[in-house]
Amino acid sequence: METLKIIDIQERAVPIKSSIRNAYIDFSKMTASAVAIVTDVVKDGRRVVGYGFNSNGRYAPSGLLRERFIPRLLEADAKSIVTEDGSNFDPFKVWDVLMTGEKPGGHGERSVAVGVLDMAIWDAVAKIEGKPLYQLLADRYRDGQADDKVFIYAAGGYYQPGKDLSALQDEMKGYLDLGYNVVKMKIGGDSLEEDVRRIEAVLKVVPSGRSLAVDANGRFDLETAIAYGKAMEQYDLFWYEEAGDPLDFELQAELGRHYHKPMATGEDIFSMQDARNLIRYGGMNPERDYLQFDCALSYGLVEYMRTLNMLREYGWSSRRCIPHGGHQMSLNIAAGLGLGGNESYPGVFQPFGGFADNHAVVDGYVTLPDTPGIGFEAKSNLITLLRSVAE
Ligand SMILES: O=C([O-])CC(=O)C(=O)O
Ligand SMILES: [Mg+2]
Repeated sequence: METLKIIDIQERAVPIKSSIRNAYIDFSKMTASAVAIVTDVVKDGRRVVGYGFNSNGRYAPSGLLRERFIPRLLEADAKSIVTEDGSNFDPFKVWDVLMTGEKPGGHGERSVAVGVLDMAIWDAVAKIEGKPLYQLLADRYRDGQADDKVFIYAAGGYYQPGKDLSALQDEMKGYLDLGYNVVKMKIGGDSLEEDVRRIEAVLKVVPSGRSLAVDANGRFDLETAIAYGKAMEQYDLFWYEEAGDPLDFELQAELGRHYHKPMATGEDIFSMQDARNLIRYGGMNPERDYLQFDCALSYGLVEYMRTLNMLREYGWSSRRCIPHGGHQMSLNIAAGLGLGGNESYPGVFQPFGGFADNHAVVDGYVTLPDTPGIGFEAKSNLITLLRSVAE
């Protein structure tokens, strides 16, 4: 059999800018890298192209991709990146090629560049097998048993010019009308008093505190994190997210001694090693808390599987993972590997946010299409953009 080959890789930085603001940044200049890995495989009369992109929050890593990671993959010997029998690409071998010459630690934003290419490789691998990625993952790692639906929550509630309490309430009511049971809003971008007013306004329009998560985007020092925790404990919220700096594990652990309700963090932790430090030193509770590692920012699914293995060793269930990023890649991982759910951005970060067309949210859950690959072809605004990158 002829060894299958990558014949081209294209990258483009795409704007996903908007007027929204969290406690740390505004999104007026936000971009994402979209990549297309063009293979020499033809399936059903169409060339197999794998697509990938990074989640919001980190800018397009175009320089890293163009100067280091794409050339490394294009220069690799074809046999070094395929399975034993040569019938498909091997994402683990691709990962080793990408990371050749890279020292451990630091991580920086190379983890984003690798995450983008890893997504595109998994898309191609599942297309070549002719299966949706969630089914491929379930077949390989879970005796074929994929979840038939995934819990998702609606993330929004940003600070925005001219947005008053009633606009915030209308936004949240809109998410409930779309079929979501849990919504998320930003905190930490205003005073504690004003944020309490915002939270109480939202609590008037959602069924209970368990229907609302809040996200501080790492803004608080310990004292402020505890003050917010004390003010919010009575609401019994779904979770209190990223209170302090994502790498300040002692802050997280100390906060857990004052705030006794569910907490979440991990979207800005970019490697298995850093995730392990959170688990070792962050005082997170495996019965109560949630982990939000996002493969598209943190070396891809190959690394995410290492993180899931690490979690198992430390007594954490994969069901405690609800990734950040609101993209179809993590949705496939959630269904295929049995995570607890996934983020969703019904209103922001288009066209990357959101899932397949014609798969409405029902009672807080969404189903996945049976399109081969990650399912981008079933999301019309996204596939239009991705195809334009390949051309
Ligand atoms: O505002 C952001 O950077 C996005 C975010 O934290 C989230 O979706 O949890
Ligand atoms: Mg967040």
